[in-house]
This record gives sequence, structure tokens and C-alpha cells, in this order.
Amino acid sequence: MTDTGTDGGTGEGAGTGTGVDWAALKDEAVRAMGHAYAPYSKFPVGAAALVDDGRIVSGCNVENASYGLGLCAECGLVSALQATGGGRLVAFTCVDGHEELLMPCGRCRQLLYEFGGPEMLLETVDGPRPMSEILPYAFGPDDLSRGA
Ligand SMILES: O=c1ccn([C@H]2C[C@H](O)[C@@H](CO)O2)c(=O)[nH]1
Repeated sequence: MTDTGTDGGTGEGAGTGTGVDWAALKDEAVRAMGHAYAPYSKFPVGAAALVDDGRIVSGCNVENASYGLGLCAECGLVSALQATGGGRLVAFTCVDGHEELLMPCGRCRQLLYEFGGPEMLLETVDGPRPMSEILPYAFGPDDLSRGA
């Protein structure tokens, strides 16, 4: 069932019942987006995620004069995750320059899957959805251990 209820003062907003403060995550994604370096696409992106120890990590896109070398916001986020102690991603959101929800590109879905697995919740226009729905039939670390 899609959960679009109000937060009843809990600060959870849409997605109540997930135990995630989605509004706080969005605030952090918007803050990060404000630091984006996107002079070529003019498409700033900010991403933020809740880690299983309660901290929030974020990232922004960083482009390059050699266009193909640009880094998505999610790249910065997973780098920040590792650089600040690691852990598992529990919930994720991403915004564009209009502060509207943005779905991660294909490559970034794979990046997020590495650190959040199939259960990580990702905010969509239809509410929070598990990564298993966003990257179905995913390739991941388990496949490597099976093949080794
Ligand atoms: O999930 C995404 C999709 C796009 N971008 C960035 C890459 C590029 O800098 C700009 C336009 O594609 O948006 C991200 O940061 N994350």
C-alpha cells in the first residue's frame, strides 16, 4: 500500500511508518545540491542518505571540462559514507536544482546497491520504495562470492 499519510508531528512526512525523517534527508540533499559544480550541464544535483548508525551523508555532482569524467552526486555520497566510517545505507533521497525528487541514474543505482542492498529505501514520487524495486534482478556482492 502506498503510504502518503501526514506525519502527525513526527517529522517523518510522506513515508510515515518507515521510521525515516524524510524531510531532514531532503533538507540535507538540498543543502548539498547548493554546492554542486555543474557548469556544463547546469543541472545541479544533491543526494542524502541515512546510515544505519544514524548519521546522514550527502553528496553533490562535480563535473569536469572532460565531460565524461563528471561525478554524480551519488558518487560523492558513497565516498562520504566510507570516508566517515562506513556503514549501511538505510534510506536515500535525491533532488535536482528545483528541489524536486530525482531518480538516480543506472550507474548510481548500482553504486547505492553496493552499500544499501535490496532493502534500502529510496524516495520516489510514489513514496519510499525498496531498492529491490528500483534495481530489480540486481547484480551485487553476493554474485561474486557465489562465483569465487
Ligand atoms: O542520478 C544522477 C543523475 C544525474 N546526475 C548529474 C550528472 C551530471 O552532472 C548532471 C546531468 O546529467 O546530473 C547526478 O548527479 N545524479
